[in-house]
Amino acid sequence: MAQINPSILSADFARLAEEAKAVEGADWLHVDVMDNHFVPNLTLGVPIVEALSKATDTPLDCHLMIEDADRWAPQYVEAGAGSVTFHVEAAAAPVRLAREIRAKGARASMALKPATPIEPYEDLLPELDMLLIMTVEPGFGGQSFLDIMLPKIRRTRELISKHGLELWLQVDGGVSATTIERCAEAGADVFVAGSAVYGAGDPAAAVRGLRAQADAATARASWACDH
Ligand SMILES: O=C(CO)[C@@H](O)[C@H](O)COP(=O)(O)O
Ligand SMILES: [Fe+2]
Repeated sequence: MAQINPSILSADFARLAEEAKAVEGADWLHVDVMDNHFVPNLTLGVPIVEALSKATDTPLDCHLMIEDADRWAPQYVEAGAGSVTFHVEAAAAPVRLAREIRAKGARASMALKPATPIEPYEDLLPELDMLLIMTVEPGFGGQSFLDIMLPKIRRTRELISKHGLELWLQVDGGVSATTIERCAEAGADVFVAGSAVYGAGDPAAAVRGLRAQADAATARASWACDH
């Protein structure tokens, strides 16, 4: 079944605990950490992740858009994240970092910006629990989906199948009712949605609607047949 991860970036930051509870029923809560260096925006850090992990039963999917990921990512596991995504562009030693995240008890995930190809990282895939393909330039919510990323999603799904991996394939950026089916058909199975969830009148219903669309599209997709 498709997983839907609402992005708290599109929520009201003055009411984070309530906004987290508004999407209980979602698979994970996506938490965008930005440092104003790796991306031109600043959001939140370890203390807020720690507070959020106590405020909701939904596991936290922390997306770190920060420099020096090797140094900081392990602290997000300690703060209570169930999954920690670092950007390969910001990690000096991605294999060592993925192993450290797993050893500390979280799922290890690696993200690729739109201009970063998947092919150089094929041999790293067994070290990961999830790969995140950015479908916007990281930094802000509410941007338009880059459909030029669909071939990369397809190629990554082929690599996952070729190696027989259990790796989850996440997409993040501009995922909505109009784009989620294309992502699912291309091979994504974890979908981050910020504005499409928190911009809806009923965020929990938006999660259910997106999941139903993704499941229907996956059922039509050829990649899912050999699953
Ligand atoms: O990581 C990011 C942006 O850098 C995302 O997680 C956004 O928060 C997604 O927001 P929408 O594009 O779905 O509004
Ligand atoms: Fe994100």
